[in-house]
Amino acid sequence: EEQEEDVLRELRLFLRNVTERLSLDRRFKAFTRPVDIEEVPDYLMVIKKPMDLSTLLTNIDEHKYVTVSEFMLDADLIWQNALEYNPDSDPMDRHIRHRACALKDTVRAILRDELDEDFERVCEEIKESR
Ligand SMILES: Cc1noc(C)c1-c1cc(NS(=O)(=O)c2ccccc2)cc(C(=O)O)c1
Repeated sequence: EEQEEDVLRELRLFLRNVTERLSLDRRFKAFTRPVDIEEVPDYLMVIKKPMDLSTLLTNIDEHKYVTVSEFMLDADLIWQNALEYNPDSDPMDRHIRHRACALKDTVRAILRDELDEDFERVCEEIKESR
């Protein structure tokens, strides 16, 4: 009903705000767009579920997420994919892994500081009721 739509609208505003802040952080530039298959031809042979910050925003706008947990599953794909595709000891791999770990820690810190657990519980109840 209307109250549920109010909650989900607030969820989308919160998730957009978090995602846009991440996209503005220069450390996360490589995570702002899908990995370019022209630049990285074997990427889709290794990574089965690509994800990036612009795709997160599109998913939010398409009402894909009813809870923060669902959003987190996709947000976590971004850094998990980067760790999986860039495992080597060479400086380039290490550099992207450092940024992937910074992305993981930054998302968790934002949600710990800014997400009200009662709000997420209401979202979970809406999800269960559908
Ligand atoms: C992400 C990612 N996962 O595996 C790899 C490898 C990367 C990755 C891919 C690219 N090149 S790209 O053309 O696909 C691109 C440029 C700008 C934004 C988004 C993608 C650059 C870098 C980088 O560190 O600069 C990293």
